[in-house]
Amino acid sequence: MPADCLMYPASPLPPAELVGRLERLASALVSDGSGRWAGATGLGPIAGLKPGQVVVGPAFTVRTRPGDNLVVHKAMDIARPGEVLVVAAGGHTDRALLGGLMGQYAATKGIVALVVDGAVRDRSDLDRVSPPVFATGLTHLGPYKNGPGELRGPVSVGGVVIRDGDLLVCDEDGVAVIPRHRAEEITSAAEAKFDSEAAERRAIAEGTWDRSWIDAALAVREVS
Ligand SMILES: O=C([O-])CC(=O)C(=O)O
Ligand SMILES: [Mg+2]
Repeated sequence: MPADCLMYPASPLPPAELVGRLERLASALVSDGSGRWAGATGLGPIAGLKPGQVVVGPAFTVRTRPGDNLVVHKAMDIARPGEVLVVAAGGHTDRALLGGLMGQYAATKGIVALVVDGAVRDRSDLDRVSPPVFATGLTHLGPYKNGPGELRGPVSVGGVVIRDGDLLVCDEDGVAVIPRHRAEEITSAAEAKFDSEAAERRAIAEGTWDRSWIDAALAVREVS
């Protein structure tokens, strides 16, 4: 008997202009712009990310049984160009959920990144042919393909809830998540942080960076 797979409606795609603004930023700025707790922790770039590259796109959420990638295959078949495939698998790293073949296929579908709360394999192939991959680990052990799973429902990845259509900002520091309904507000705050950091960099170079707040916040007591 076929395995169960619930599928919720696809979310509207974000305006290209918003995606472009976020691509000029970084996951750390987005994190700061949303109160420093927007990140999916424990996921790092594993393959395919170029130095300095920032990948942005709306989440296509996938929930799968740990160690099984049947619904991940289904998601790749129906993903829309520009989406980031987000695979929630409970952070288990005992079996890889995708590898080089699936990475190559994802690239042909226009998927811009693969975010896996679990392990992947075929790292060198992924590096060559896949959109950037963010995951919690690597293992040579391959997945089962039995299901079940869920598509476009809410998922928990690295300690945060990600809903289908939320915006992900993925770079060398990891994966930041912007809830869809707060996209404009958080993007503007991240842009403001970009500008204030530029001013701070100038001050550092000129030797005028304000350090007074440290002694105001700290009582140093010398001991011998
Ligand atoms: O066998 C699988 O499903 C995963 C894999 O290694 C690949 O995509 O190359
Ligand atoms: Mg493989």
